[in-house]
Amino acid sequence: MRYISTRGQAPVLNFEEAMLTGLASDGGLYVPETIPEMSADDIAALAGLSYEDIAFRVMKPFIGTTFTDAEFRDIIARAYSVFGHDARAPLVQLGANHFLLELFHGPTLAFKDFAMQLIGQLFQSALARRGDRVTIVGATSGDTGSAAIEAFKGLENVDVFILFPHGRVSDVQRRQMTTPSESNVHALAVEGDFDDCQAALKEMFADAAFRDGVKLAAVNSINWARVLAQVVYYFSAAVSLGAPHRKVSFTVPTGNFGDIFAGYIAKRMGLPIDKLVIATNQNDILHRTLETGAYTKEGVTPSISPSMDIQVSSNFERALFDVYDRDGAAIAQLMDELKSGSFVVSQGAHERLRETFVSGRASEEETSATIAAFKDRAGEVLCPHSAVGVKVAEEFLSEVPMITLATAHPAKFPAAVEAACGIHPPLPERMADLFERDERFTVVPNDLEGLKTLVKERIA
Ligand SMILES: Cc1ncc(COP(=O)(O)O)c(C=O)c1O
Ligand SMILES: N[C@@H](CCOP(=O)(O)O)C(=O)O
Repeated sequence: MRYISTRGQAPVLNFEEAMLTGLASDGGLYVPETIPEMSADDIAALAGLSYEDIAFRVMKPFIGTTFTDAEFRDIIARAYSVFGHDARAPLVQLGANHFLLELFHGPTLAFKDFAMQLIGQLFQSALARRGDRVTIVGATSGDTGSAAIEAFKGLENVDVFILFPHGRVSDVQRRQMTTPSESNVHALAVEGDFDDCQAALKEMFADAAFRDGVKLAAVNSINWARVLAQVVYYFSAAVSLGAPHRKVSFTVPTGNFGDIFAGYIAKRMGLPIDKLVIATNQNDILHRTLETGAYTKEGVTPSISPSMDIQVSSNFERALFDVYDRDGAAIAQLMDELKSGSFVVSQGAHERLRETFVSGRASEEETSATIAAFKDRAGEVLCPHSAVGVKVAEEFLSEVPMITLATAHPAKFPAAVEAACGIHPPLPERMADLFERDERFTVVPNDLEGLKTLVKERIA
């Protein structure tokens, strides 16, 4: 399996190289050259298998010969052994034909653990074999950072720097990032928003001397391996509701577009997905783009679903690449225009986007009302991100089963949840002392050169 850049100018890589490289040298994102397909029989054969077995069968064609079957099975087993639910990603029924896919049973209580625990193991195996080390820099609006720190803390051949927007993540999210004491963990509170953090990360990759000097690696969903790991739960959920014999739809609370892009890949692989619904909060750039064809930045407004407070939605580039018939030059041109604040997708590309995705938006009031309503109606305490998904999903309910992704545990956002429904969701026992642990982080200005200097000094 070969991986190509969405901007067409970077070297073609194999899986291991694409994983360790992260962002392509032309600023694009790596995608598989071809998407492997699973037949209806292949999909039917997943019924009744463990999450780990489904993960092996779904991901194996993308990995090529990077790991032997035994190594890859072992990596998957280690990754998911730390999850707090035997099913890993259980489905619960919310209402007639509406299901919730609980993706928050991993160690940091968000869907990020599915991919991060896996790539932690993949990195370890690949780096040990190469006798190499890397410096991971990640940008987070709260959940990627804690999941990355959990997966990479204490590893000898990795330093992990996490840039998070100062004052714009929940207290639980911040403490998950700032209380680990391992010396290879560096939590940096940037005076800016998530888009500033992600832009700094991409600029670091664009500086070849810095990138090569520190052996920069990415664990955001710009890394293809992140997206790949997230494809698996679309299969496990759909099969448990009758796929391939029955279609299902998914609604995905969306920010950086990694999670829903994983659903799109599942569909391209042959999973019978009817609708893929993009659910945004008030930072609704993706919903507006689907409606109008114009991708226009308007600045981020902090919300009660802070992990989705994003305007520059990184993985949307991967979707654009496909609807522009994989024309790297056209994508490079759009991304260049975005530097001035907006671009307009061509009519053909817009139509193709609308054939693949539908979208909706939940206001702050609607999000809170949804948390309150579902606590009463279904006895399910939703986190605000999942509530955005549930609210939007309700607009698209039909005779086809709808699966809404519950992307985080409500205990990560207790203030918003309590304000909405009166319940203060407790943290699981294993992190009950989170608020007694010492915090360790550095507040840094939103200044690229300063950040690069800090990274170099810390790893020296
Ligand atoms: C809890 C939660 N929900 C939803 C999202 C949005 O996911 P994505 O960025 O893959 O679109 C995020 C951030 O990624 C998140 O942390
Ligand atoms: N919501 C995310 C933002 C980064 O997304 P990623 O999937 O690209 O890592 C977060 O929690 O950090």
